[in-house]
Amino acid sequence: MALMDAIMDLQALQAMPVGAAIAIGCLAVALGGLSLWLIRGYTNDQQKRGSNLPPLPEVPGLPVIGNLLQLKEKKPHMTFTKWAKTYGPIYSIRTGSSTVIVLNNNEVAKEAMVTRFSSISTRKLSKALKILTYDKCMVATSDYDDFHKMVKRHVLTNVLSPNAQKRHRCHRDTLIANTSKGLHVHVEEHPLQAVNFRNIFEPELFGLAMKEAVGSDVEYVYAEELGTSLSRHEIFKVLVKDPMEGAIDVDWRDFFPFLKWIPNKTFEMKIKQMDMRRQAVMKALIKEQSKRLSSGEEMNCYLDYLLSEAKNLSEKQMAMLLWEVIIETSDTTLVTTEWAMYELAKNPKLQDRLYEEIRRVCGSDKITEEKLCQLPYLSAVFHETLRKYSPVPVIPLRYVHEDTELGGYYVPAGSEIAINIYGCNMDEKHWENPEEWNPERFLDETKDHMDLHKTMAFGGGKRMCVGSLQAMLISCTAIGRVVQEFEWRLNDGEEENVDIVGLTTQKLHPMLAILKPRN
Ligand code: HEM
Repeated sequence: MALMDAIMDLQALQAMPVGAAIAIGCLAVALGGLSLWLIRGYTNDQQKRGSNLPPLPEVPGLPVIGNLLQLKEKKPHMTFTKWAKTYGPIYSIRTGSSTVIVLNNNEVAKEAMVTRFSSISTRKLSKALKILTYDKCMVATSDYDDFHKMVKRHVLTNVLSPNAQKRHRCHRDTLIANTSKGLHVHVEEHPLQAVNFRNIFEPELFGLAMKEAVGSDVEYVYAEELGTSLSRHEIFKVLVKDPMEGAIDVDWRDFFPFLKWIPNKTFEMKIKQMDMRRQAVMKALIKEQSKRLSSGEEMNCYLDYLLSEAKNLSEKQMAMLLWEVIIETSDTTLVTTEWAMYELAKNPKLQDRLYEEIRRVCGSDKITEEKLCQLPYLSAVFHETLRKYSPVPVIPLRYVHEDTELGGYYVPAGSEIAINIYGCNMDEKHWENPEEWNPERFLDETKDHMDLHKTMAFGGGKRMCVGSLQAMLISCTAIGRVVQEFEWRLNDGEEENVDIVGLTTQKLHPMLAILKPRN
């Protein structure tokens, strides 16, 4: 997801040193011919090796830079979806010297994620992501190898499997109770003022992430390597905000590996600084929390589990795995819940329908996770939000390591694959009026409404999201509880604020809504 967003960041191209720009300018002219020759070569090669398969449709681009300029907006998923209308559900583009094959409907996406997975199971990371993931040292960014299988088992056993989620239930209940309390305090103190839902929900999600990962929601930590203490807010910035921004930073050399001899010090310094600060804070947290654990304090957390069950991991690997839980818990669930509340506040009739369902099932009791299976409309709200806003719009690039085929086309080894989940979820052949937010489309009585495979939002196959259960439990209970307790109406002018920003589809401007407590 990061690299494809990063592709758009032509700021990086603009921020290029003058000497490098001139060098590239000259090279561009010189390589123009070479590039055309290479494209022709690639097409011929494709036809030669996969002689009985047609060549992939190509989106026309410029010599050398290929389609980079056409992707300058930071929303590649939308450009990809637009191109699918002309070039079909599968086509190839060029980002500098790489060929990327873009998949835009469920059939080809599933083929890549399931049927042809064994040929497409490695990751292609940008320079920024290589540094920030400590070279694929995370469940989500590792290749499908023994390390991946081991660390996935760890995170499932202690944090994300249904049993592990039962053990972390008390933290989710606290999150929901505190979110509700925060909204009540706001309404009592400023009844006429719009509430910024994100300001209340985001710190609660981060608190839950910290409890799951290191055992408690730390208020501050002394980071020896930085020579300073950091408040909770600063810890959040170093562990979540900064890396989320860094992940979409682009080094122009990602697109032109043959120019890697040209230095790009500003970029490298920035990302390395980010990594250094994150490692320093993780190290400090691990030290502090390990002391509490060894003094006999009971903490059901991933750190405790890794210290006793994963002794073969280095200190840095352990820090990365703990950090992974923190960053993954803190972002996508917020994105989904905030967009759901935006749509409900915008559509009073649909909000009323949800409220009536909750009232019928829960009566005057507060909604709990046990009730979710009796609330099909709430589930439909969750799935429709995932469909329309696809929090991970493009799956992190995969790499084709042996010749294969997709959608009836020959796909040579060395290609990169971008699975455009947003495109799949906006496919007019699959979804009627896809631009419309309409939970009713998921209310088919004959289908299991807890089924998490309804949209492509969590990916599919062997790399499907392992955090989907946690995301669903938190997001659905939070939406249910805040609708049960308040009537939501969008603040004036808010309807137009639909821009997104970042690696995931985070709302650019936090949602502002006026709340009226229900009886
Ligand atoms: C609405 C919320 C979420 C969405 C939409 C989402 C989406 C995704 C997607 C699309 C993938 C597949 C990537 C691929 O195929 O390469 C993925 C993988 C993953 N997600 Fe999520 N995710 C969400 C929440 C979470 C949470 C809360 C966690 C953990 C706390 C999490 C942990 C992971 C991990 C570890 C993987 C990698 C699985 C693997 O590679 O085997 N996700 N997620």
